[in-house]
Amino acid sequence: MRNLKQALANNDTIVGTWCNSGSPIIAELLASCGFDYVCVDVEHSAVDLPQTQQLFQAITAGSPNCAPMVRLHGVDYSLVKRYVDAGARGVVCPLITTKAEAELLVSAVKYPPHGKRGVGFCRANRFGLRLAEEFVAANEEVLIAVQIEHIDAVNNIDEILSVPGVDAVFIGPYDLTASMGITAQFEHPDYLEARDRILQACQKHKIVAGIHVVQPNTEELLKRSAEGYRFLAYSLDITMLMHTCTAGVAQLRSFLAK
Ligand SMILES: C[C@H](O)CC(=O)C(=O)O
Repeated sequence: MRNLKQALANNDTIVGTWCNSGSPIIAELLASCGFDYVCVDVEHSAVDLPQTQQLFQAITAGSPNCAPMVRLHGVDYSLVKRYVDAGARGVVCPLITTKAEAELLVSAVKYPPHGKRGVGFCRANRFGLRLAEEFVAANEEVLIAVQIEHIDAVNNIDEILSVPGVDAVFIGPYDLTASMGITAQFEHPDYLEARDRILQACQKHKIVAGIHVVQPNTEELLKRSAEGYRFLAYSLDITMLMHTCTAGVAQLRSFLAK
């Protein structure tokens, strides 16, 4: 199984994509494309926990070198552990704006002594067969990313990144710009300044910086990589499909109209 934290510790850049469709076939396909991870989005989709578990199975079937991740609904102690139990090797938690929220997230994901995750027989520990190994491995291997997507979070970034156990930041460009009153204006100087502040704080706290380039634009993603982001997200399944279909239909229609 791909160990994302190990890859990041080795100074590698990891690149993945997101799955919002809830389709196991799409999840398996994405995993077989060579991504380091596929992140199932349960915040902005109709995908629930049993589906997520099946999507994780599909991701691993697609490639054992692709790690299953989840973008959680939020910091809910009783729910977070169920997604990790289902097999998430990384979590992205939306809308973290305070140190207390980051602490709660870490305590929900990690077993004692670093957190308060309960021990249960589940898919992550092979239904109890690997319980002891997983108890140790999970604390080491499960990547914990806080999503920084509100200007309040940018203002509290030093406190948030001082929380032990936070491995990475993941910028949500749409929500961050929305919180600043400049929704989706990705060249706006205020957004660029906020991004700089986040990147500088990551460098100061030795936390990996990540970002989502939502449209399937490899040039844009490579620019972020050159700036120092090492946890990259290339688009999402529904957006890639929409992008390809609308472009194809437009091209066909323009020829057919001639
Ligand atoms: C596609 C994701 O929802 C990205 C995100 O969270 C954002 O705010 O941007």
